[in-house]
Amino acid sequence: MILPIVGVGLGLFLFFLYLGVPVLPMLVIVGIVVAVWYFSGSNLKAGSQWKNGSSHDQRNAIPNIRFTDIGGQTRAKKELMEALDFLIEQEKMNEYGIRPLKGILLTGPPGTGKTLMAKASAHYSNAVFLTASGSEFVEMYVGVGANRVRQLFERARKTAKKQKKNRAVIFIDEIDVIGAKREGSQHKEYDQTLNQLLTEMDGIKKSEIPIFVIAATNRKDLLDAALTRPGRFDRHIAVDLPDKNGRAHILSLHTKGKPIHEEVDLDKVANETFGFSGASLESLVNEAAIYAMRDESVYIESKHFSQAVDKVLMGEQTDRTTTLEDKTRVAVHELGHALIAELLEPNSVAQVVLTPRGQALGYVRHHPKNDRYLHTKEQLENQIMICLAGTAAEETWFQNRSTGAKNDYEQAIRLCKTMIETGLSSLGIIDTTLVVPDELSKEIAHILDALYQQTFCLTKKHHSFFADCLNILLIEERLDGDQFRSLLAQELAS
Ligand SMILES: Nc1ncnc2c1ncn2[C@@H]1O[C@H](COP(=O)(O)OP(=O)(O)OP(=O)(O)O)[C@@H](O)[C@H]1O
Ligand SMILES: [Zn+2]
Repeated sequence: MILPIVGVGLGLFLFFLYLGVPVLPMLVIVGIVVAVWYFSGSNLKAGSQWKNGSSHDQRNAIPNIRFTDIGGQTRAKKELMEALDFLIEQEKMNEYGIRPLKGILLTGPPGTGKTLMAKASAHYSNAVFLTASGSEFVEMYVGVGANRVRQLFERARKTAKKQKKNRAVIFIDEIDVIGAKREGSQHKEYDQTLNQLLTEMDGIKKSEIPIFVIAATNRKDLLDAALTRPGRFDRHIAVDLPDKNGRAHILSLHTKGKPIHEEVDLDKVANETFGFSGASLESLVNEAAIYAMRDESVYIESKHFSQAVDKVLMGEQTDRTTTLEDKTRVAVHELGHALIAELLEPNSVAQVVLTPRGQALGYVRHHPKNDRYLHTKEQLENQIMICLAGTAAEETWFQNRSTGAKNDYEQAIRLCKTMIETGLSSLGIIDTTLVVPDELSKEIAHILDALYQQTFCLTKKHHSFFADCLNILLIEERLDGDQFRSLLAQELAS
């Protein structure tokens, strides 16, 4: 990149010298010309991926990702394939006079497979694939972003012709960077870039190479209406976090070809990973394989998956050493959470762990029986009691509390707010924006006090149970859900 700049600068310098222009103005002119040329877009580093050359050809090749390589997302894949069928069967659409689809917007949290979907779309429709990110169009210099958009579409047409394909898919990730709503007098540059994108999309039907634009965002709420109105990105497909079946499917795809032990139950792993995205599941399988390698184990076993879930959820194990006193307190606190969880929601405890990980000194891992999207008042109250149970156990065992329950309280307060906002508190159905903060905090305190009393009574009743578990937990640093349940069954029978 630097050689052509020096070449151009030197050439201009000699040319002006020949014309007899004085040295100082000449240097200024040469500087400006070189700067404009450098930033004009056609020679930009970020833009170079759309220029000719082997690396870009590689990038524009038809991706080797199929819809069958994407786990879960059944509805999103179906909707996308239907839209692509429109693109493929253009003649049929013309017969019916159907307006061609130009753009699809994929929305959803990070790591759910939006990029994979775009790649699979190009494969499915046998189209060349070009990719760009919204942030690549943002430049300090007005006009550069718009120029890059123009080049991107031009490149798509040229590449399709060169590779003898009759269509192209352009994927623009982070579309919200250029397509966000304008407020006040925001930078003109963004407007020019967005306008250029809309102009190119409007011009798609005239071009002999159909171009299908797929954009992705995690923030659909930010997008300008100009972008989402009919004729632009008028099909919106939600690519959400996978449900349990989706997670099991993604796990099965990512474990293919890996030495998984036959006792590993991927359905169980799927059950324990509520809220994981496809990307976290991919990372989970990778971490499990690393644990197996560290153990010099021939197979990746259940325990490696278990350790990997902990790592993805809680962070890397830390070397923090704790005093026996602190360790005992953490053990009692976690046993409190586990006891109340198991009493209120049987079979929900997956593990009680006493190894420091991330910020936590110990933790209880729960597994939801089913993915839950709606909650009753009773379920929310149970959750709050489980949060408060750590403190209740400390009060029962040590007759005092520690500072270790900050996160528990934050979570309990969040749950109280949910109860209030959803009309499940004693305030009834209310508009929370109209309630004075004092009244809200009184209601939160009221819910917490009542539920704390109930939790405390339960932990006190099973006082002796802590002693049984403590001995094992302090030595083994880990109590499996089934082991915990059998100890609890003995306690309840006595
Ligand atoms: N549904 C899925 N099936 C299989 N693998 C998946 C799935 N979703 C995500 N992954 C894994 O996660 C990685 C990242 O996914 P991808 O880049 O498609 O997510 P994204 O939604 O585009 O994320 P972002 O919004 O952060 O750009 C993939 O390369 C793949 O390994
Ligand atoms: Zn706690």
